Amino acid sequence: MAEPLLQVAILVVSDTAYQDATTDQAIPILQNVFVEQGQGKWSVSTTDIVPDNKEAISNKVRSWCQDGHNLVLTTGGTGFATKDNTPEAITPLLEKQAPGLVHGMLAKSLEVTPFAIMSRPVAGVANGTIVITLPGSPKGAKENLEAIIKLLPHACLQAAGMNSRTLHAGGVKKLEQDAGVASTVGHSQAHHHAHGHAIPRAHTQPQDRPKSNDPVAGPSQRYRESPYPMLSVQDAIATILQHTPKAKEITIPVTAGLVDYIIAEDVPAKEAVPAFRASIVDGYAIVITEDGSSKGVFPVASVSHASSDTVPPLQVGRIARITTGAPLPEGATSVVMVEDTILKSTTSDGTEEKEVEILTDAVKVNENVREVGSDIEQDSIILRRGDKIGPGELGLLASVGIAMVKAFRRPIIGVLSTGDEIVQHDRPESLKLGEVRDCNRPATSSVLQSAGYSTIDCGIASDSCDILVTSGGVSMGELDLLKPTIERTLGGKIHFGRVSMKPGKPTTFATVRVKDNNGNDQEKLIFSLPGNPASAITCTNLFVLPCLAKFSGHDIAMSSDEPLGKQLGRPRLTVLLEEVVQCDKSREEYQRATVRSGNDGRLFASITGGQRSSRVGSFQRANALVILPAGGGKLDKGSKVEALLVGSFA
Ligand SMILES: Nc1ncnc2c1ncn2[C@@H]1O[C@H](COP(=O)(O)OP(=O)(O)O)[C@@H](O)[C@H]1O
Ligand SMILES: [Mg+2]
Repeated sequence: MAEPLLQVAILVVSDTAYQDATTDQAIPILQNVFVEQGQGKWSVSTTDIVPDNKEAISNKVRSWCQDGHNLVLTTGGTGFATKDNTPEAITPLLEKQAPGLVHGMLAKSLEVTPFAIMSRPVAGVANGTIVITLPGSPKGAKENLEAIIKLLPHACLQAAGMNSRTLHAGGVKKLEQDAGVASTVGHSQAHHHAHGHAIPRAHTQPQDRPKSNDPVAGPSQRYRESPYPMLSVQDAIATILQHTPKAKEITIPVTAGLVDYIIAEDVPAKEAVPAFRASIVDGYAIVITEDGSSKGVFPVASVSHASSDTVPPLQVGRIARITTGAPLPEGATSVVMVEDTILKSTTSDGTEEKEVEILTDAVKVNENVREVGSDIEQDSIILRRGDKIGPGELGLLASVGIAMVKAFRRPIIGVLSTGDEIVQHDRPESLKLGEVRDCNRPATSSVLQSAGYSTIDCGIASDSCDILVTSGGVSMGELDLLKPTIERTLGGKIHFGRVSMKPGKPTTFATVRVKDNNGNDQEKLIFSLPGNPASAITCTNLFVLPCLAKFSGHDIAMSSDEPLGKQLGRPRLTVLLEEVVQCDKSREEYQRATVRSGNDGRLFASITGGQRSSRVGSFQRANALVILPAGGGKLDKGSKVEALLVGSFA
């Protein structure tokens, strides 16, 4: 099998070429060097032109390095003129300098012309990408590149490291499979160049019109086989987690809204609970002396209510009426329950207790008393970083007077249904031919909300959300425009576009870089789920939830070597099938099922009827996804299979 192609991006730095792209000659000349001298190892997948502007240069190169290109070449702006500032734009990006490459290029140029000493090239590694500044003259740029091109593949692979670009290699393989699309897939700039600049691979017949995902090319030119490599579910989740940003700490008020947050700090108890010695029962505070018994008739000296602010001390031989939770009078040792007493005498108006008889002598010192700090000791750690807030944890924080706490920010998720045929689900008019009511938006939103996340109905350009979940338009139909929209219009990067699973095969995951309100680059994640409702709901559970979990600080297994349940951060059960099921030949299947527990504690799964992906009813009463292995066989009633719990037990 051929090696994956190395991805090259070429940036022309020139005010003139920026104004009129037709004046540029550098791109075709450099592309040709890769074709003729690149030994079939390269794909020039991205080109662009920027003016002689330091910021424009560094922004473009930085984003290309982050996109995972193996090599970024600039041409122009390396001389001594005032506007020549390419080396100044690039140098700060370089984590490692590569003076050897610079030397190699200069030495070659000096053979040709003494003016080479007027060039100030830099080269080095930024984010696993090799960046090299070539001179502006197309001839000089060509000579420089020729001087080093043989050594570059090795340098690029070393710079990328073995693992960091495996993902990328997937994208590259896709290019390998269909050389004709090398120019159109993986573009990350809006201002990209004419397709004519694409590197033609040796075995491509020039008369072949390349298949593409360019909707403008018309349906006859669409892909007939998806160019996206097929990932396993576990690799797909690992890819998602790799691109999910690390959880960010924020400080938020302690309110009921804190439930479901993950705490980002160890929290010490500011106060003790109880803060004072308190009675556990309604009754009478008493003083038990060493030899004394609690039995006898005692005058009621005072009253302590739960709201008392001052309680007089209690002397030996007297008792004080006290309510549950009220502070014990100073000197009191224990509390006797009211049930163990009788009223002996009242005050003259008959309204108040004067004397009470205690019937039991079994009351010990400290009985029915909650000591200071006996529930929560002051300064003890009540919650640890990583703990999830539920009602109990929230109660703890509140009980020790904590008003603000550090927690991990939770994402806001935009949910969007696409498709011209989709109409608002509650539109009163009956459906016209072809129209379909939108069930994906409410259904997927509810999956997210019931896991505790906030969703907003949202358009694709909305910037108020961190993560966008769309449904529809990701398969192979001529109107399935999500993938081209992400790549072409939004300049995004598709990390995978197919998953080996049923339902949900065309599930797509991408990142798009946008500017936030402060003008900073921010990466947004896009999940484009298939349109069929059972697929959309299944994939929300399998792919979106783990991403949200990592985003909001849950400890979840990142590697695809971990069992699926760990990766998902949810229970994986072994269940017994209540009926015979047929497995799919080639894809692992996630059939919707109702799991119940039998009298003997074993778990039984009953499949929820027809499993066609259009049938949203397959999720009716479903609390689990039963994982059926690929291979096409039948599984008998009573077979043991694995299931992922996605709901609760009835
Ligand atoms: N929001 C939705 N609610 C209900 N059905 C939908 C929704 N979106 C798409 N569908 C249906 O799913 C099927 C596939 O839609 P399509 O947009 O081609 O999705 P994809 O190409 O992603 O599989 C179509 O029958 C479509 O009408
Ligand atoms: Mg479709």
